Amino acid sequence: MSPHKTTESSKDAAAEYFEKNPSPKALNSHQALAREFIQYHAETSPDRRIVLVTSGGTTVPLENQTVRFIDNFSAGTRGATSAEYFLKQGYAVIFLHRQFSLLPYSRHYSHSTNCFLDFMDEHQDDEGGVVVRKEYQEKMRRVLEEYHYAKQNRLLLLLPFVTVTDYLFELRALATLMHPIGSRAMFYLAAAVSDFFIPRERMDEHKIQSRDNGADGETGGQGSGASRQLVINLDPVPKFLNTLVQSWAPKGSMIVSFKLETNPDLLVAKAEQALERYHHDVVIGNLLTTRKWEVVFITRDGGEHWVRVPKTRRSKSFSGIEKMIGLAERKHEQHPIDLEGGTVTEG
Ligand SMILES: CC(C)(COP(=O)(O)O)[C@@H](O)C(=O)NCCC(=O)N[C@@H](CSSC[C@H](N)C(=O)O)C(=O)O
Repeated sequence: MSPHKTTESSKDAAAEYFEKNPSPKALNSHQALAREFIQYHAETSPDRRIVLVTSGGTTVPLENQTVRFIDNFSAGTRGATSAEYFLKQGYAVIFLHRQFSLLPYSRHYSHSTNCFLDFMDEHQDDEGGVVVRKEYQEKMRRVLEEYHYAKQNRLLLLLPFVTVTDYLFELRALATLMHPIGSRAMFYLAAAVSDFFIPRERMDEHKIQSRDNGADGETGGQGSGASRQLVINLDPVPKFLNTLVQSWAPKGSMIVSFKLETNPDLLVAKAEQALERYHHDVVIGNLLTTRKWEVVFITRDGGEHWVRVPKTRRSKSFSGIEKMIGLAERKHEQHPIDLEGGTVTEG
């Protein structure tokens, strides 16, 4: 199919998707926050680059009054860690993230892996204060300092999504709001976006019953009460990346998407296919099992550059791959193609 035809058909599919699905309740307030955020930086630091980082997995509800949903894998580590790196590099960050997924800074002390309560003691003086244990104070101070700096300078805007429909409406709205930024805008699409969904007209209103007990209100009669199979019929989500590149995103903006695979034999080819299909700037390919210590950059000049964390640094605590991605990104941006193959050494 010729690119032109693909573009038209994916534009039509995207337009139809937005017509048939309701926009998220929070969209207007998010647009107001983003407009104000972009305006603030345009007035106070007109040269500052603004990056939209997407992070976390989107859901596909099975019922309109959602009890069950299909989720896409993502803890939000990639997006949250990369956002911290962008902030360190002087970007302003709009962080479009799955509700309750990891966030920049607080990810270091998330409720599940590194509960902050484990680093504190009640103070032994009569004030009954609480203190951070000595061995954790230095790191926590550094994180707190960066967090406060980002907040005080209004460099980080946190906007949550839940469903794939929320995500697509938000992405379109934010990309459009970023138009005045032009080539200072960047898109870093680390969110794990659903490829399939249930169209609204085919979605059950109420919780799907697990037994055929006639309780669906339609038949009224007594069902057999036997447990039943659930057959789900999903449609493909419109390929929005094309529409983002062709119309939503500001001309000259840098667009980086991630390609997630589990089969190493498919990764590079699928990432190359995405770049050929969508004509954006870079696809960063990663495998589910090795995503924390290796990624591959697929660039428009046909380059395939692996960025790997040295084996000695692959401990659980090392979160440097995103810093190395940022370094490689910067190198590629400033001097396209000079991403020498092999490991990018950490700066
Ligand atoms: C999700 C992870 C693996 C990070 O994991 P955590 O650190 O645990 O958060 C991220 O690195 C990633 O690959 N993100 C992208 C995953 C993804 O869904 N990519 C899509 C492309 S972007 S969605 C684009 C849409 N399908 C279209 O074609 O328009 C794909 O692989 O197909």
